[in-house]
Amino acid sequence: MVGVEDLSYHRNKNTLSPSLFSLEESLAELSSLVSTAGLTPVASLTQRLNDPNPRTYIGTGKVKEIREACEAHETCTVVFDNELSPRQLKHLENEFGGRDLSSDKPLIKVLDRTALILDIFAQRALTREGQLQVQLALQVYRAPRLTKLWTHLERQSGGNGVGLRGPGERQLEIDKRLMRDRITELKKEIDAISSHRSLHRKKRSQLNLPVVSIVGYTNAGKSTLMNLLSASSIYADDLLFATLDPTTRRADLGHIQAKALAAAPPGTPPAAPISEILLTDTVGFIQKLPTTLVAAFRATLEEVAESDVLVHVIDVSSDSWEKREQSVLDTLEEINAGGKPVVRVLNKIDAVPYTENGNSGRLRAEAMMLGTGEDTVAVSAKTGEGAEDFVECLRKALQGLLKDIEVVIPYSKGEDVNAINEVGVVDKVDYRENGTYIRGKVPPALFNSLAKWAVDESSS
Ligand SMILES: Nc1nc2c(ncn2[C@@H]2O[C@H](COP(=O)(O)OP(=O)(O)OP(=O)(O)O)[C@@H](O)[C@H]2O)c(=O)[nH]1
Ligand SMILES: [Mg+2]
Repeated sequence: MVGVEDLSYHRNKNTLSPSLFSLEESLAELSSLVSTAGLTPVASLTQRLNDPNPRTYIGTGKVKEIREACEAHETCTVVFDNELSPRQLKHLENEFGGRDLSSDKPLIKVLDRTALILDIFAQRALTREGQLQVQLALQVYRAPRLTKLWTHLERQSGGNGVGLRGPGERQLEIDKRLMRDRITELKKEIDAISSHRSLHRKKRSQLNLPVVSIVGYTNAGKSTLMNLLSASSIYADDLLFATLDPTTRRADLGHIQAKALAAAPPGTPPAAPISEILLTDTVGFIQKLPTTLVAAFRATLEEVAESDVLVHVIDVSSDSWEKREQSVLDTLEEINAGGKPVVRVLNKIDAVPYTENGNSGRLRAEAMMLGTGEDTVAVSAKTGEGAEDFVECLRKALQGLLKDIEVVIPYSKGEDVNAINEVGVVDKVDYRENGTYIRGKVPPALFNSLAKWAVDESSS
């Protein structure tokens, strides 16, 4: 594994921004990615560069060092934590191990970070849509890399005069067209599945339940939290990108609230009941993931975009948790989901190391929350600790979304009255000649469907 810090941004601040993460943090993450992809990391090398070499990205001394490390470890793959141009990939492969004479395949394969992530995605995608999305992401990744692959033929053609197209150029055009066709085809197929899903969502919205999506950095514990809250059994594992396809479950959090009430000191007034919710588990985010690839995960993006509240799960047992949190917030911003109400969940408090003065993980997480406001809770999705606090925090966030209504609902539309009772808060009820008068608060979706019965008696 090779990590390179490009220091040229110090000279040219406008063109490149430094990464949030240190070289070492980023390499540690690359090591997890490598393991997740099924490879065994054997060595890691770093370089801080003032001027990346256009041919090999790293300096010639480092190239030699890596070649020697490959020989010593009998390695067959070198993974770069940075994005490399196709030309750099090819030169590096030639430098490290050369090519097999019969197949022309490199003896030592060089991958960059994005290619590695795509490889993991390809291994993990289980649904048809997930697989199509990965293929689309692969094409999007390859498209700009196509141009340079045929330049060696270009040079052979000799002369670049008008009308004298070299074989390289022709082949490039054919390849570009094939790729465009494939991208169009994939998008069409994904569109078809997506419109099916949007129909499904429409049906779902008739339930008038608040929609909550669990988002966060990869491996933060999103699926584990989902399983805890909805008593489901989604695949959760100590892998990056264990989840690729979003899953939605109807979750009744009332039982967690009831548990809190039973444990509370006598005389504690019961909290207002939390309604049932629709809870979605989504694909995790990671730093340095090009937005074009994030965009390929449309199912996740659509779910996030249509949520009323986001639950942001943060693994506080990681030393990089703050940077990861920032990286997720940046990604949410990029996909235009930045303005939604967020419940911050500081997860894995059971795994936070004991601090020197003997405080438990729970205390440390609480200390981290000082001054962060009401929207943050500390939990362990694994042990269930803090689940009640989480439910209370989510209830408050959902309550903040409720809109005031004042309606008279005809007696023939009893289902609308039931809907208000189920998911809203009722302040006043009156039985009138023309129907049931209700004043109260309801979630935005129900508010819209009740608009036709609205009356305004606030002035009287
Ligand atoms: N100790 C501890 N481990 C946890 C906790 N929550 C989750 N984990 C572990 O962390 C790992 C990742 O959990 P997941 O729920 O798969 O994480 P995720 O955010 O869904 O990950 P991706 O789908 O890969 O993005 C698993 O090994 C979990 O058992 C927790 O509260 N405490
Ligand atoms: Mg998951």
